[in-house]
Amino acid sequence: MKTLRLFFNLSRPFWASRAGWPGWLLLASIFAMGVGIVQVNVYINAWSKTFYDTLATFDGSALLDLMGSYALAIGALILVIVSKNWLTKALILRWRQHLNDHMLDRWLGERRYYRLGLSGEPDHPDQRIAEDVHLLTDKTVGLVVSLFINTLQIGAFVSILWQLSGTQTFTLGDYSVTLDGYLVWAVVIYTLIGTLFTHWLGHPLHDLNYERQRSEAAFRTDLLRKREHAEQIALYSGEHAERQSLALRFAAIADNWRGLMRRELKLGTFTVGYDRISNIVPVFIALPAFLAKTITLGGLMQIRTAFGAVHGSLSWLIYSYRTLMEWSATVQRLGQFQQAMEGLPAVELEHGETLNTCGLDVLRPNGEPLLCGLALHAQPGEWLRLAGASGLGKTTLLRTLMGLWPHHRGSWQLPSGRSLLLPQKPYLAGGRLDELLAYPATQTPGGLELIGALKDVGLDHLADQLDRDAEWSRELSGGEQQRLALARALLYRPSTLYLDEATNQLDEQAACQLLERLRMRLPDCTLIGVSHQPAVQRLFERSIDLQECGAACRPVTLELATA
Ligand SMILES: Nc1ncnc2c1ncn2[C@@H]1O[C@H](COP(=O)(O)OP(=O)(O)OP(=O)(O)O)[C@@H](O)[C@H]1O
Repeated sequence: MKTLRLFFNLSRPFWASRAGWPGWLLLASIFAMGVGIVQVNVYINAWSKTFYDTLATFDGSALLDLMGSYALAIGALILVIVSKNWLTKALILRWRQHLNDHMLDRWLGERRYYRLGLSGEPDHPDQRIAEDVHLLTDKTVGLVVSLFINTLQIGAFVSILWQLSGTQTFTLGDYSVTLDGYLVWAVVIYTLIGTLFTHWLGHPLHDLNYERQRSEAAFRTDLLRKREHAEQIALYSGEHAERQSLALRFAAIADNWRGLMRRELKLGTFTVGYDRISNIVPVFIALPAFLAKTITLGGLMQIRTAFGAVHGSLSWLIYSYRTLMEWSATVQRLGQFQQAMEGLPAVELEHGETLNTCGLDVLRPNGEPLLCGLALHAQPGEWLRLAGASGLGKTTLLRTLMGLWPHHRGSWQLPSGRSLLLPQKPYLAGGRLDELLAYPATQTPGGLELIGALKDVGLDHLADQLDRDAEWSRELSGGEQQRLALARALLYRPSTLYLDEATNQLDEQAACQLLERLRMRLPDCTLIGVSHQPAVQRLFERSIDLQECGAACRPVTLELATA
């Protein structure tokens, strides 16, 4: 029930929207192909009776005609199956595209990608978006289409099987029972027993599949992290420690795989045997009627195919069990992700003339207070420095003002317009230098503006490399990266700029020159900064020591223990 509820929540955005109409159309066409497949199967079933009866009469020319009509039927079957598969793939792509967009909009909207990470849940959003969205759409469409065709097939072949069964009387000692459609009852009971056994043997597959997706994602993320921090690892010569952590991650995958193997062995032993026996069971059941000469060889063969068709369709659950377990694990992972995103409260930042905080408390994630009753005020264009001991909460306060840190009480107001925070280590994705400079704007400014910004921050030597695609975070020194981040601020022109030790890799003289240039280029920008560089500190018009103003909830002193 819970899985179905999660599934409906995940499906609604596509199937209940205007974008879903082409999807419904595709689904209807796939169902129409399904009807075609069942009709050809019914035809082949009737054909098999005629064929085997003609075989018994050794009528060569009639057999040749029958083979011709069989070839036509198979040709039609190929056509409808291929069209159904093509339409199915088109539907999967359409739904996946929509769900992918929906998930990305949600995840990137209101900075959920960051805020979700703060609460530590749910794990591996990358895997949920990249893989689970694909699995969900692919498996759902596959299961729904096969369920539809199998249901049709049951409807078509049950009536054939019922007619073929006729009325039979069974005697057991003194008792005798007369049954209509005994073959139908036999196939229902036979399949029901098979289904119950399958569920009993296979239900642990749900948890194993959930864990498989999680452990595979953990291994992949760990590998990616090594690549991202390759230089730091190389500097530490940390290969052995890294190898060990990867070995542990892979051991979890192998453990889970062994669990899956054991479970699938049990399930497979049953389903493979059950599948094989099912081919011959209808012949055994109808044998007394054949021996009593109440049915012909053709009739026996027709019973076998009709019984096989009804049994095959009724066994949909048995043969789809593994897929269903993978599907339910996928629904659970994606559904949890969607719920977690929807559960985050909306971020509404208040904007006004000036920057003000009123009785603002900043808390740790566990609710413990970090800064209490903070009352800050900054005029438009004012430069305000936040001071205080390391670990006091300066960075966390900046995150709070930006609307990133959810653990706070009280209110604040920001100057209207855009805000930008430059941390110590700028984010430089790989790509063209001009796009990197324009970040976070998506429109790249003209070449002259970009070159002007590069000159302002002393990166003139990069002016002829604007269109070069490279791993800039590896090529540029720490100081150059900080210069590039300041160039970004010049181009982005925020009305509030937060600098969190954003020049600490530059010498003080260069840092001061750059900040002076920033003040000249962005005279109306309110700047809230944290810096441990004395020369830089002097550039600020006002400093607030968070400890001295009584905002620190508890004094922070980090002392080295005496030897
Ligand atoms: N994501 C987080 N989860 C839990 N605790 C956190 C998180 N981020 C920061 N903290 C804690 O909040 C406290 C304040 O950290 P913060 O980085 O704001 O200090 P700071 O004053 O900027 O220090 P520094 O001057 O050394 O950069 C620290 O004890 C830190 O461990």
